[in-house]
Amino acid sequence: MTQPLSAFQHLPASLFTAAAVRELDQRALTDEQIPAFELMSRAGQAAFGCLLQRWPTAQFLTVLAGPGNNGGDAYVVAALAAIHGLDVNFYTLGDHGQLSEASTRAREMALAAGVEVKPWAGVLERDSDLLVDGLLGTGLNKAPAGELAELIEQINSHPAPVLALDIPTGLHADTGCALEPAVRADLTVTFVAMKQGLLTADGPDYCGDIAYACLDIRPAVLKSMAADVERIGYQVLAERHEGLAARRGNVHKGRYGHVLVVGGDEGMGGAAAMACEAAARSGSGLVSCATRGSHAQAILMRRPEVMVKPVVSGLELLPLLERASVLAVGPGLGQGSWGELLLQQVLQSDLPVVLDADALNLLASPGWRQAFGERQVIMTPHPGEAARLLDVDIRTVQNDRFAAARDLASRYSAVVVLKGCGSLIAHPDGRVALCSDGNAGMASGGMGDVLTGVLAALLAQGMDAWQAARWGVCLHSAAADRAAHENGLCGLLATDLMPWLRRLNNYITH
Ligand SMILES: NC(=O)C1=CN([C@@H]2O[C@H](COP(=O)(O)OP(=O)(O)OC[C@H]3O[C@@H](n4cnc5c(N)ncnc54)[C@H](O)[C@@H]3O)[C@@H](O)[C@H]2O)[C@@H](O)CC1
Ligand SMILES: Nc1ncnc2c1ncn2[C@@H]1O[C@H](COP(=O)(O)OP(=O)(O)O)[C@@H](O)[C@H]1O
Ligand SMILES: [K+]
Repeated sequence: MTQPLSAFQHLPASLFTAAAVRELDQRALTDEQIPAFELMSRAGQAAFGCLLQRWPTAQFLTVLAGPGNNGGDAYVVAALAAIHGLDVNFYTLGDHGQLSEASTRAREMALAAGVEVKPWAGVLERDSDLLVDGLLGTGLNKAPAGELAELIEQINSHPAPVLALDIPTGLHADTGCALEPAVRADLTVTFVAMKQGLLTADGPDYCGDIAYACLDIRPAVLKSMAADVERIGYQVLAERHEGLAARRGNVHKGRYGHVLVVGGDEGMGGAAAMACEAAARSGSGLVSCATRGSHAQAILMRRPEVMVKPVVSGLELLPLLERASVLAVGPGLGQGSWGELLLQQVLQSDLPVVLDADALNLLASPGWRQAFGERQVIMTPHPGEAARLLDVDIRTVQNDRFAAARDLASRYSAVVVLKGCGSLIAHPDGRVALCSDGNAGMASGGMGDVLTGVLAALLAQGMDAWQAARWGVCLHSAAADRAAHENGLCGLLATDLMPWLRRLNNYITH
């Protein structure tokens, strides 16, 4: 079963690019007077400690070392393993005649421990208990090719588990893109600081479990650099009470806002229905739905609390807009003239709004583009919608999700949630948060409609767009993790999240 991302909740909140981690290494060297070889030794020790803990019975190791400092870490691991009495096959790839000073010392350490260092000759023996990937780390600058690619293919088809040092070879530390072929690890021990690419896009699939080793660098040094990205999750935000404030006794429904869901063209009524139910379950005082008349009865049957208004034109929306406090526009809206007319009215209002699905597809069309200025706006594109909004292909979005999210937030002057594995939340001022909760069971129809309803309800209860997006994305992902916990990822339905949304929004975690 794919690892639910919430398994990463113990990891630090600060995420960095590879360049920032190099700068931190440098500060450890200059401010802390930790020599490069000392840092490398600590990296090797941390990794070997994790190895013993995770695979205590492993006896035959194959350790693979590239020509950079990642290879240096591998020499240290091999030396410690040999000293510990394990059998080590050690293979080098690339030119080890030009090693850095630290890696040269690590190599000497391995040789002194009796490790036999051999260039890889094209075959990986099948009898190893464990493979250690020290081929490339944060220095990866192109997709692996030639004998490196061949070795990676052999690692991935080998029956033994894989421990990756710092980052699996081939995974890009900044973007989380696997530059294929890339090593698929079972455990990645990452050093000094968390790289932002470990937790989004391909990152979680290629890293397996992640252990973080700060290498005893003082927290003051680590804090001396602003994080590029903040990792968030339900537990972190709940501990900081970033969710809803407790309700007072003497209140009435008007205090908690009125969400108007606009969507549900012919054949897509369920999308609007799910957004409505999610808004109601996330605490909106009132929920209305402007939709096609053909869906009214079905939505009422499912949720009689929702005020369903059949609309055939944008003008019929006007009185509804007057009564609403927040809009959720897009689920099942379609891209026909009905959806266009409704969206035009919505864009003329200045109510806080969540824009999703076909509202985003329409906004991407020529003549519709606009920046929202002061209005509280959350846009929730999946990578396909983001690609249309940016007028690029989906691969370009996924090749650098951080850049795409930042670009959209700045272009539209809106808070943007770029959905998918490791959802990103971008503020127009450049801040980005990454939600490390969520799971692959969420790749099923309707999940985004539920998120739209959640976010609208949080806006209706007084959060601003940035607060609502942070809490809402974590709430939605954690609800999916809870819902998937008992019966697994496959077959998870969007409506399965409803009871969990309510519980977790009320801080009931059991
Ligand atoms: N003080 C430090 O800098 C520390 C660094 N550490 C380790 O050092 C690593 C970074 O070391 P480096 O900067 O030497 O980088 P790497 O060890 O990742 O290797 C970079 C080398 O590989 C080559 N290369 C990159 N992509 C390639 C490709 N696709 N095919 C073939 N060759 C390729 C580069 O040209 C360069 O020569 C970290 O990931 C971490 O494992 C740790 O020892 C902790 C301390
Ligand atoms: N592999 C995944 N890991 C984590 N979250 C995911 C994954 N796939 C989808 N999700 C989440 O599920 C939701 C899907 O939204 P969307 O694609 O708009 O679905 P729909 O259009 O069917 O409603 C988003 O919140 C997204 O982040
Ligand atoms: K590696």
